[in-house]
Amino acid sequence: MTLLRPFQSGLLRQGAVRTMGGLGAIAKPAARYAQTRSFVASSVRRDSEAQPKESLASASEMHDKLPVPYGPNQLPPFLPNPRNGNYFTVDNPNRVLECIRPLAPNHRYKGRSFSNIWLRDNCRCEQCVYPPTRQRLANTFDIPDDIHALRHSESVQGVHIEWSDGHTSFYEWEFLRWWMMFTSREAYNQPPRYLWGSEIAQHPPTVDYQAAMTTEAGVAQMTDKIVKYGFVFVKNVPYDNPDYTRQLLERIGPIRQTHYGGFYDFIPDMAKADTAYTNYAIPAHTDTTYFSDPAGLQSFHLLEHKPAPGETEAVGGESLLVDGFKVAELLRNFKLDYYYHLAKMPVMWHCSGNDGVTIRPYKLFPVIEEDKFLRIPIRIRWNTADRGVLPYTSSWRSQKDWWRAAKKFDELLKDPANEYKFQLKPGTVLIFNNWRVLHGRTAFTGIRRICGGYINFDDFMSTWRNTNFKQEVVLRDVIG
Ligand SMILES: C[N+](C)(C)CCCC[C@H](N)C(=O)O
Ligand SMILES: O=C(O)CCC(=O)C(=O)O
Repeated sequence: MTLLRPFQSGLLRQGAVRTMGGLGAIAKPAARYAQTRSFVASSVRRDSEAQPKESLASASEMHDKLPVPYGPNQLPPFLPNPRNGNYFTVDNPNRVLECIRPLAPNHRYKGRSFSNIWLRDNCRCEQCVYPPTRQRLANTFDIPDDIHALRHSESVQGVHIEWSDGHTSFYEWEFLRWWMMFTSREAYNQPPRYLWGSEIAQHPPTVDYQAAMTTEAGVAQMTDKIVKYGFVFVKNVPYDNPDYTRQLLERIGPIRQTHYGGFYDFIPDMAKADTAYTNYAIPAHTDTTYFSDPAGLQSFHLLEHKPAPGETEAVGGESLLVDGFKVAELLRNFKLDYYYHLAKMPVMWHCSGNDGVTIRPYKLFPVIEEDKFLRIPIRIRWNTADRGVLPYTSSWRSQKDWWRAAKKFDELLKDPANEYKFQLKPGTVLIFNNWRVLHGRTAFTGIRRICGGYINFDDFMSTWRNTNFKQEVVLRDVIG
């Protein structure tokens, strides 16, 4: 079990941000990230050491034993506490030099300056931001070009500034400190991920239907397991009526409409021009690779698998899941070039089988899309059936390089050590992150009826945030 926990981690308990033994140097991003990962890793070891000595807990058991939930936007461990010796100065009318100097006054990191316009535009007072909707009321473009601070004062909570346009603003230290160090919130709010291979079969992440339908904690757990493992099984779902499945999915977010409809309920009858509507085997793939914004979540609830008329048996249709992030990491470890061929080469994807429907994304997308700062995969696109023509780049070498890398990726996807095979059963709904987890099935006989739906990734992540974290933390993550 690879525990890949980037910057933000549940091990930095809520409100107990630990610095890294005084102050780590404010290093370059990559080094900072490596430094932080080592910090987090050591924390992981520390916490696991704190756990009673047991056999290696399975993913889901480990999940349940992990400390209190992490909070997105939890301040990085190496930032000093703003309540000790930090100060803010206005150095000249053209710039507000904000100095949250580390505790060591001679530390080489001397703070950062923000432009007055940026700071004034980010005023969050009730005149500038309408509280009921959190939308900006102030007109950014009314801010005078020569806006500057006339006076300012510090408090334990933050800094008050009187502006030359007569407006007064207040900025919390947390806000200033974060934007002193970072260029974005999301770069540091990648939730932790537990990469898995076939061993996940021992303890696949599961939640109970009743809890998911009746409590916010149930939705929190359901979405949190999808965030961490890329999928979850919801047990004990009634299957006499597909509507129970639809209602379960709508606990996470609205079901996405596509050319397949909204909530889908399908059998192998070629109702739509896609191999899913046949009884053919389908290798591991992600769905809707041809959308600029592929479906975020996908779900399957097998309602029935019965012999076709005149037949006596209904066999096959075994399901398959593969952790695309795990395989991307294996590819990178195998040959870094291969990883980057799949992360760099733009690829065409299409959906063209249905009359009047010819879908392609607004631009070509690579197989592996990664976060530019953290250098971790954010989305996998992989469907060899729906891949279009590789762009013909000037160097023929890149064509063959991409093909070699893709062939190795395909081999890794099909390595039994990376495959989780299981039989879908009525009463258990599978919900998975289609940006990470690939799915497939073996061929089958008979009539196999499955229902489910797609959910947009952003709707899913909104529900995950709002059911797992306090509102002020979520708001800081999104608008802070
Ligand atoms: C049946 N259901 C609606 C789930 C999808 C069927 C088609 C899926 C296909 N691999 C694609 O990506 O378009
Ligand atoms: O029938 C299945 O188990 C999966 C079908 C499939 O791959 C899909 O709908 O995308």
